[in-house]
Amino acid sequence: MAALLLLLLSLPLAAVLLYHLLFRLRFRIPPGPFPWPVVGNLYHIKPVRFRCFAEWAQSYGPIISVWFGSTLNVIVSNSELAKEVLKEKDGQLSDRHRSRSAVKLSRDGKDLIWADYGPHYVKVRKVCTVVLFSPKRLELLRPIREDEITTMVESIYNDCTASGNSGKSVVIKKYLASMAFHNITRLVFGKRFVDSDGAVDKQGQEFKAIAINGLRLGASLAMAEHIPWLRWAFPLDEDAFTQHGVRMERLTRDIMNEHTLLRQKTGDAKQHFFDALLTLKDEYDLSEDTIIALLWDMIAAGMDTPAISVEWAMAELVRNPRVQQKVQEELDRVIGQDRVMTEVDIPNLPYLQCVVKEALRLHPPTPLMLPHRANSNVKIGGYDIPKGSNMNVNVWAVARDPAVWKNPLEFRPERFLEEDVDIKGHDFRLLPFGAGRRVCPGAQLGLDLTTSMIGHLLHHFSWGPPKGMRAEEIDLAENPGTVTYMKNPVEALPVPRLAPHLYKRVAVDI
Ligand code: HEM
Repeated sequence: MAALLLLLLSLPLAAVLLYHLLFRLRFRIPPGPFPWPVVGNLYHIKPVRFRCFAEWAQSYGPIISVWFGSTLNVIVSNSELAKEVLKEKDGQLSDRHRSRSAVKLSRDGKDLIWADYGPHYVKVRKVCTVVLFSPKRLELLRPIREDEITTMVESIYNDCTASGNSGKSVVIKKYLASMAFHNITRLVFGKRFVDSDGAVDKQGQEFKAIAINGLRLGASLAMAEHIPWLRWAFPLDEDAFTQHGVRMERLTRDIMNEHTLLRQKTGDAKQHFFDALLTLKDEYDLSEDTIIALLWDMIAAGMDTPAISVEWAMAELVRNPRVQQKVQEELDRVIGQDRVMTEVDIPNLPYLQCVVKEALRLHPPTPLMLPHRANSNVKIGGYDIPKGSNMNVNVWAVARDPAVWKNPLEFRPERFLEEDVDIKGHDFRLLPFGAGRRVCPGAQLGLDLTTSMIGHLLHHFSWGPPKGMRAEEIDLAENPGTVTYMKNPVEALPVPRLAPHLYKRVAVDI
């Protein structure tokens, strides 16, 4: 009896081993740490994945295999391989892997982020490029960004000049998060979710709750996802996903009805994404499901990324007073001390632009980008990448590679004055926005926002470390996750440097 039981138990294990043996004989996959049956390398991976993969690349080379359960993930870590993945073999590597939660949250790829490369993707991507992120629309929406950035500056000023607060440091993230929330909701929905007291109103609170719940659901079951035949033991909480979908749809439809009523009353459409998509619904044959999914994609991908980039940049600027002072000298020379900056000034602020590039080089908010999936067998770096494998570019490691960057760990924006390096996907040494077919469609908006926020923060204030701390003690550790927040949000001491009347919000109602 015992022997029979043993035989029955060993059969699945033998099947797994045989499958792996045949797989290895058929494909010459990239090297990597030894994978255990069933779990693969899941238990070897350290929480901050891009650092762990970069360490492994030191031992196994710039292209490695990492098994998440039974799914093969290939990670490349140098600029030549990044170019092969994102340019030369882009056509075979532009699908997405959708976990069960991503299937639910994206209505099975009816959006942009989770859609495979195909007719639907091409259509919605065109809507993004031609309609949502056209230079004309970004310019028409500029006043919203400037309103929200000046609101942030006013709020920091009020806090640091309030009685009893002199010499007290602030947590920069608090102001950035508020700016990011109001900016994205106005850009996407055309609404500032505040009540008459200036607090976030009921709809805004519902919006925030949905965004947080989406993140929670997206992260759920992450481990079980990688071992398909074990999924029966970890069923999806279908009710939670259904409820989440209902809440998203209810909030979006309420706002949709408000827009329709307003358009009927005033006769004209506004510039924000919601009205733009509603106006072009028929021309581009967009279903309501797709419109709703696209709007929430923009929020998921575009709310925090610029704010995170600014937080990392500010941490580096507090650690590097020389660089901070040099930006301020440029701001004073170009803008002076009698007015506030606007995005129109950015082309005249080359050093500020270098600071943004340097911050995104050292601290890309999505260090492994989003994983791509192979739609057919493909060769990268001479190795086989079987159809269905996931492909990551470790843009964090590429941007710190001593083979292509001099003193890569040094925060030295001047490197970009010495050599003008493109940051939007044309130079494979610097890829914070990715490159190729799936390059970030919001890259220009992200850059405008990041540059403008840093410019305002440095023009209006000098930033030092909190009392009792030395600049070099500012902690640059990362939090684990697809999007890399600072582990310890940076605290700094702001000292106003302009006349008090320049700290007022520049409000617009569009
Ligand atoms: C500093 C700011 C930003 C950075 C560093 C950034 C970076 C990225 C990266 C690395 C990707 C993945 C590319 C790939 O899979 O190959 C991505 C995708 C995406 N980003 Fe951004 N992003 C930023 C801001 C924004 C903003 C402001 C928006 C919109 C409001 C946005 C919308 C998107 C969307 C919709 C995608 C999915 C594209 C696709 O799957 O085809 N991003 N972004």
